[in-house]
Amino acid sequence: MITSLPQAIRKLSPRAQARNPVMFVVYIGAVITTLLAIWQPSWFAWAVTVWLWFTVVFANLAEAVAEGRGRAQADSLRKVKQDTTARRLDDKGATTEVPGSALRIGDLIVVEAGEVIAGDGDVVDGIATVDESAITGESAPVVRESGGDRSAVTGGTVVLSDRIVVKITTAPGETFVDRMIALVEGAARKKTPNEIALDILLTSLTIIFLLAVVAVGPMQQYAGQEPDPIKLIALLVCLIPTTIGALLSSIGIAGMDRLVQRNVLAMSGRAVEAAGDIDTLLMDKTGTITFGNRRATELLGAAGIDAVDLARVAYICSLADDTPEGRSIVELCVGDFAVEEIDPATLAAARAHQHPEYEAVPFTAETRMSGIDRHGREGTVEYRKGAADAVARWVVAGGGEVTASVLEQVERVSSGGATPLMVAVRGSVGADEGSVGAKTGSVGGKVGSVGGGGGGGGVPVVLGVIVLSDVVKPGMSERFAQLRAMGIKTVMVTGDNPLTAKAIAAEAGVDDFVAEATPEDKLALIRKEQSGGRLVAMTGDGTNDAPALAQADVGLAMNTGTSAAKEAGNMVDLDSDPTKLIDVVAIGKQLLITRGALTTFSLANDLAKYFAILPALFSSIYPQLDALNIMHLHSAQSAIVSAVIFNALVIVALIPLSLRGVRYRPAAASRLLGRNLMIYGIGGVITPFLGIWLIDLVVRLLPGMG
Ligand SMILES: Nc1ncnc2c1ncn2[C@@H]1O[C@H](COP(=O)(O)OP(=O)(O)OP(=O)(O)O)[C@@H](O)[C@H]1O
Ligand SMILES: [K+]
Ligand SMILES: [Mg+2]
Repeated sequence: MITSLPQAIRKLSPRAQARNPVMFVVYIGAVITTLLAIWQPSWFAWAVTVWLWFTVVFANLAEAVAEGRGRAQADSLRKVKQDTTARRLDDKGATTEVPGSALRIGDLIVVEAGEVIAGDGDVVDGIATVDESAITGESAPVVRESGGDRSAVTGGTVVLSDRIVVKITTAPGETFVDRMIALVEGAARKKTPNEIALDILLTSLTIIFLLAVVAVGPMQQYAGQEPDPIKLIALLVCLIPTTIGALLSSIGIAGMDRLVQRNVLAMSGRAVEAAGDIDTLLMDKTGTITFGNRRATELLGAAGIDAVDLARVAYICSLADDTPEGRSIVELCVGDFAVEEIDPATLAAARAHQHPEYEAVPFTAETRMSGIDRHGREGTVEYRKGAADAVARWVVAGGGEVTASVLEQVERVSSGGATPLMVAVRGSVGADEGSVGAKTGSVGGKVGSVGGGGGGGGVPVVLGVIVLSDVVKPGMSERFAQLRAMGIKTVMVTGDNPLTAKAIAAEAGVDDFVAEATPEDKLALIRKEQSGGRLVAMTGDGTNDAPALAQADVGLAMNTGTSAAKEAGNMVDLDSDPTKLIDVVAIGKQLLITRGALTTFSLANDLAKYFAILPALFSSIYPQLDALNIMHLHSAQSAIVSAVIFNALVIVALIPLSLRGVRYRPAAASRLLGRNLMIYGIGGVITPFLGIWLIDLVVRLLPGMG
């Protein structure tokens, strides 16, 4: 607190004060009593004046201490922000060195092992391990790769191995680290709707008390006593809700800060508050509940087709597929099934969508398929792989059929929690179609005989299933059980098939799941929940999760995800742990509870101050009022000074609580409310009686206290 004092004094400017109506009244009161004390000095006048200024400074101190906690962190982040040079890639493939600050959105930069990534962006080519410890504090390197949901990189982090091409997605000055700095410093802080509502309530109370105190003067005059403006100002300050007025902003800052300590960046205080009231949590599967490095592990040929034949087709399906899944299929086919690769020039051209023969059909979350259209001499052959239901629909639409044995394979793979990709081909794969054609000749023969297709078109044929495996992150079910105890329903929403979804849902211990969901479905599901008056949190990592993340009341994006997801959400978890929402919810609840508790305390305090000050003001006129002086305070002056001192000290005493927060344990909301009303309501009534009585014992020894 001592180190934050200079900052607290600096906040004494009228402009800074005017932002807080309750404390502004105290500030104006202090200015007036100062002038009065200079004009007609007395021990009493100066005692009140000095303590009014203390009150203002203590309120500033609360905010300064809260902000100070983020400042050290901001300093270390600034070191990450040092300007680095970048190697910008032009259309011809040449690189030029430019300062990081000259990078624009859309620029491509090359980063190799040992180099610092100069700006935020998405990996568009290559795979690398990256040291993100400067931002996350986690020393283990992370994998960042193009094509999938682990593509976002953050400026200031260091590439440890390999080479990546990064497409810049944010302008200099608006990067993730810039936003983090603004956030931890509290510079980006705006009042939340809840805070504004409470502010309005406090301001109304202040106005009511102001009118009441203004009315006291004439009442005294009527009774034949000259009103003392200093006493009236002291009365006003004691009655208005200074405690909560002083601590309100530090409670909010501390909440954000607690999230930062847990490696969660909340872009708005509103999201933190919403987290405290969440009813439903939606999560995607891959990369959120599972690790997300889904890899091809097995090939299951359909009846009459052996795995090697399937591998040749799976290879062609995937040669231009830049997703991690696609690359892992190529690796499996080449590594385990010795499929011969096509020549690098053809490969590069196909991937760049520039080869006349191999036309890439990229994966989309809508079609849930990908593949190649191969334009040969005998017409076009369509190679497809994808979610079993999507490919099956494609096959049936083309007049083909999906045999029961393939469906059985799909079911078996799914029930085990893995993802089956069905592989199918339409069109004749002749032996005379060049090198790859020759390799797939044997399959072609079967396709030809089964499908009977010659030339372009023909009937699609299913060749088998690729098994994609992924692993559920450890400890999920315990954490979801905790969420259940907090009264939050967890729902997994995935683009994967219902059987895989069911298996993973059971393993992870979520309450419910929705499978085969498109991005629109995810968005619609959130809207539906919200229309029922429920607050919804969503965690996700993919570009296909972005609309849902934006719509959710709390959108927690995984740091490993794509830039689109991180942009869309209102929180980012640097540890990419979806169960972090438990902490986020607890912090949100704690914030709301703390604010409620201190408001209760602040208002309950008033009662004791009435008993201290009103007799002091009127007992010389109405001696009967002395019966109210139940604390047996020494004199009118000492009673007033003691009340003002108590009013100021209680702010300081509560700063630690406002920063730490009232403890939150999962329990029914009504029980919590009842308990807190007891503690802070009754405590708020009793404490000032004791406090003022004790302070008066000392104050009565001061000069000028009658
Ligand atoms: N490269 C790919 N080529 C073809 N099909 C794919 C590819 N990647 C995924 N799929 C299929 O598309 C489905 C949907 O994938 P997507 O990544 O969009 O899922 P999602 O909606 O993000 O859900 P989750 O991340 O929870 O799995 C996958 O379950 C899989 O069957
Ligand atoms: K007060
Ligand atoms: Mg996903």
